[in-house]
Amino acid sequence: MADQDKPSREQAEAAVRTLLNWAGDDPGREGLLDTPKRVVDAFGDWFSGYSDDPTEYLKRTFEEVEGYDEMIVLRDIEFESHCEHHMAPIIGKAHVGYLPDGKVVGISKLARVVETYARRLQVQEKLTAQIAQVIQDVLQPRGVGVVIEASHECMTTRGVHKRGVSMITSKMLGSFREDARTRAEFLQFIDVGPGR
Ligand SMILES: Nc1nc2c(ncn2[C@@H]2O[C@H](COP(=O)(O)OP(=O)(O)OP(=O)(O)O)[C@@H](O)[C@H]2O)c(=O)[nH]1
Ligand SMILES: [Zn+2]
Repeated sequence: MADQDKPSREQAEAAVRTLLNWAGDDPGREGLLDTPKRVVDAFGDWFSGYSDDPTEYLKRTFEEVEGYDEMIVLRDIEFESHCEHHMAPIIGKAHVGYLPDGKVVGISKLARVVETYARRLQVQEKLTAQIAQVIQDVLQPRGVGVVIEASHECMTTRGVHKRGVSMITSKMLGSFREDARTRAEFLQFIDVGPGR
């Protein structure tokens, strides 16, 4: 969205008052007076990923790694996101692996990439694919794998009300997609599932 189309803070707070009213409460009562301000602040936090460019995190790389060319995996990257259908939380973990081609990136940057895309409205498939694709495009490794396991509060606290359900998605690119051994090594490293 272009900046000039962005609603003002006052408009955003007024929208929250409308929703409070619609829910059946009185936005003028004392306990709710500051709620629109808090909700807009919370939106600023949950959706800060729109003003962040994930490619920036991956541009600083290191080449002095003694020719290290084996798989690098960051597993159990916890994240909170929101589904684009209901704006309900998606809470889970991402596992990211890649096979470097000369360049490696600081590991915190992989977690920052996850954070940036998570702090936007998402569907899990898109979140998974976006993380894998930006790593492939910017770092240009021999391959990338991303696996995400998450629970969707739009399924647990409303709608079908199914607790304890996890959704697992994966996106494999390059050698992770083409070479069964690479894929198997990655899946073994991250050891997804409740048993571990
Ligand atoms: N594939 C996928 N589906 C999602 C994700 N997040 C939410 N959904 C689903 O998106 C669907 C939206 O379906 P709709 O029928 O349009 O919405 P709804 O009437 O609120 O559906 P219910 O949740 O079944 O009550 C639901 O089945 C959600 O469970 C996601 O990340 N990936
Ligand atoms: Zn949803």
